[in-house]
Parts: sequence; structure tokens; C-alpha cells
Amino acid sequence: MNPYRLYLVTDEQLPVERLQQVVREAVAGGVTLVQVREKHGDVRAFIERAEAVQSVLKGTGVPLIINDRVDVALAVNADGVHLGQSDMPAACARRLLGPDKLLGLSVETEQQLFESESLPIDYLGLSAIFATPTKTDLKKHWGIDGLQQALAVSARPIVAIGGIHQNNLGIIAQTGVHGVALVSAICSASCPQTAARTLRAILE
Ligand SMILES: Cc1ncc(COP(=O)(O)OP(=O)(O)O)c(N)n1
Ligand SMILES: Cc1ncsc1CCOP(=O)(O)O
Ligand SMILES: [Mg+2]
Repeated sequence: MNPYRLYLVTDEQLPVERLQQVVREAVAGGVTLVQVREKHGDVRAFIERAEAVQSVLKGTGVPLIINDRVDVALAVNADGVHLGQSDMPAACARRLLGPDKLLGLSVETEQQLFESESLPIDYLGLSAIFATPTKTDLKKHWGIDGLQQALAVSARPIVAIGGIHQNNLGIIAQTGVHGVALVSAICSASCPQTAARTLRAILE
């Protein structure tokens, strides 16, 4: 099964109980992969929040990915790591994680896309498709044309991320992209389960 189909990236601003509730509901609604993304807290808090999400995912079959930090992923025995361009190099991360963990890499430019082909990674996060208030330090917006071009040249599964919601998911799905990753469309929804179910239905 393609694990990338509907990929939830968590919102660091959620209190931990709401974080757990959102993840529980999102999985019930059809999310296939969950990344814990913490950009501001200390490493101990990151580990605690990762463990809180892991306890919700236990027994669901939905893998847990840690954003940026290989040490946190190793500490909680997560299923994988998502690296950015200024994080640990992919080859180092692969050596530390071993061959079986999922390893994702953000690509923000055509040059990075080209270079990624020789790296020991499992998937690419094409960042960002559209502008989004969730992350503003973005190099570019690939748009639908850029997404189509990346799909045409990459041998790796591609996850589209950035500004994706119910109203533009259809056009993204039509490109045949392997997966979509979302923060606010699920984390800010009043009912994350309904939101995830609706997104999943658009993808099917
Ligand atoms: C699935 C996925 N794709 C891209 C990103 C962005 O990663 P990065 O560029 O390292 O930025 P931060 O998320 O760390 O701010 C992602 N997290 N997940
Ligand atoms: C983490 C990340 N990486 C590129 S865009 C983004 C944020 C996506 O958030 P949203 O789904 O709310 O636009
Ligand atoms: Mg990162």
C-alpha cells in the first residue's frame, strides 16, 4: 500500500491533548502517514510530543515520521524521518537509521530535485506547491506545472505540500502525485475526522 497518500503533518501550536485528538480523528478519517513537526521547543518536549502521538498511532498501522531530527526518531523508535535541506545529510541519516526506516527529503528547487536522485531516500516532499501561512520561509511555489514537471523527471515517490486544501486537492490529485501532505486543512478543522474523510474521498 502507498503510505504517502494522505500525509498529516502536525501543528506545533496544538496543546498535547488536542494534538492527540486531532491525530486520532485524522487516522479514523483515513490519514495514511503522520509526521510530528516541532520547530521551536527543546528536544525533550519534542520527544514527549512524539511519544504522545506514537501512543495514539499504536496498533493503527499508520507510520510515525519525525521532522528534522534523527536523534528524536531514534529515541522514540519512529518509523522514519523527514529531512530539510539544512538538516543532517541524507547519507548520514540513512547510516544512523538503517535501511528499513522511511527517509524523506524536502526539495525546493530544480537543482535539489536533480541532486536528490542519487541520495538514499524513499520519497520527496515537493515544497511548496502553493503559498501558505503555515510556512513562510519558502524558496518557491512549484504550482501545478512545477509539480507535473517534477513527477515527469523523478524516480522517487513525490509528496506535494503547501497550501493544499479541499478546494484545490482535486487538481493536485489529477497530476497522479503519490501523496499530499497537509497541516492546517486537518489540524485547524473543527472536525479533523470529517476533514480527513473528505480529503480522502477527493483523492480516491
Ligand atoms: C512531507 C514534507 N515535505 C516537506 C516538508 C518541509 O520540510 P522543511 O523544508 O525541512 O521545512 P520544515 O517543515 O522543517 O519547516 C515537511 N516537513 N514534510
Ligand atoms: C511544512 C511545510 N513545508 C512546506 S509547506 C509546509 C506547510 C504546509 O502547511 P499547510 O498544509 O497548512 O499549508
Ligand atoms: Mg525541516
